[in-house]
Amino acid sequence: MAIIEVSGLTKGYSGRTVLDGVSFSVEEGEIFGILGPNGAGKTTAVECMEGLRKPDGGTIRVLGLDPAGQSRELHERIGVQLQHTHLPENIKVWEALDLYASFYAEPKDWRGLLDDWGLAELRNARFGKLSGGQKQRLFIALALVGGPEVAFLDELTTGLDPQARRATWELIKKVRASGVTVILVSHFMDEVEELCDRVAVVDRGGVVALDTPAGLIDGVDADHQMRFTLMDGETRDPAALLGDLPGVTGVVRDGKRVTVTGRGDFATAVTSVLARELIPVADLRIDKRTLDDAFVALTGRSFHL
Ligand SMILES: Nc1ncnc2c1ncn2[C@@H]1O[C@H](COP(=O)(O)OP(=O)(O)OP(=O)(O)O)[C@@H](O)[C@H]1O
Repeated sequence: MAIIEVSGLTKGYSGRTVLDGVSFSVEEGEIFGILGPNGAGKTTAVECMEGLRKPDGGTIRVLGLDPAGQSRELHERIGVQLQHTHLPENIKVWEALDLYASFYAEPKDWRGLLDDWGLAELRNARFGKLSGGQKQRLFIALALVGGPEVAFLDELTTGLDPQARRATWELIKKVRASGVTVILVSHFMDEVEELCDRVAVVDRGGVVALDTPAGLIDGVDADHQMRFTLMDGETRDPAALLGDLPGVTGVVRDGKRVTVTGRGDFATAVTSVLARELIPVADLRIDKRTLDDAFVALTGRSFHL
């Protein structure tokens, strides 16, 4: 069942169009990723869904509610991740949770959230003294204190070290496992690949692709590469042996190193010929396509701007 429906969303600032007909729907219980280059309008789209910005055109329904006209009802049912700047440095962890609980008519008991998110020992710690990972745990707990059905998490792991990022990923999975639908805005391909059930790629004002991470990667129309090293004294020509196999588009030998490019299941054909011809090879590697490749193929530019 669609829990969020966005149709023909348009939004601009000072006459400059940022979103120009964005449409997608989010199913209940999924982690839905929104991916796009800097300035693509991801935050604008999310803030329209949260009722924090008013769209210029199009329709949005979140849990059946119109965020622009029914924001009060909506805020009781969604969780929005705070940005760092929104908490005073000297507020204590428990005080922040108590304060945010007071914004809801029927909040969760925040004492339980302290345990759930590993914050029990930090309950009296001041926000400014928390590590990056601890702050993120608190932000997730704050987003959940109202017992939301949908949680919006925007750039949650930016600025965290790799270990804290991975720990945060586990928390996001835990949020979904608790039955909350998650909208995740992220800059990180590995994060989106690991966490998201489906991803909308936003670029130049619109959704340029919407699929599972694997579906986006499979959709990339590009060659794979397979590399291996021949044994000393191997004189047979790999191009002659492998060049005509189904799917193979190129074979290049550079000394003992061989690179075979191809599409589809060409690697199976190559490895069977190497086995049949009794050609031992070392360091056999097939380059995996990534979401990065898909992003470049879809938007025409690299994600790491
Ligand atoms: N309140 C505002 N007034 C004017 N322009 C704005 C405003 N908010 C955002 N913009 C502009 O709209 C464009 C989209 O911004 P938005 O923050 O939605 O993009 P984003 O995809 O979330 O970007 P990032 O990945 O950098 O966070 C940007 O060019 C930004 O400068």
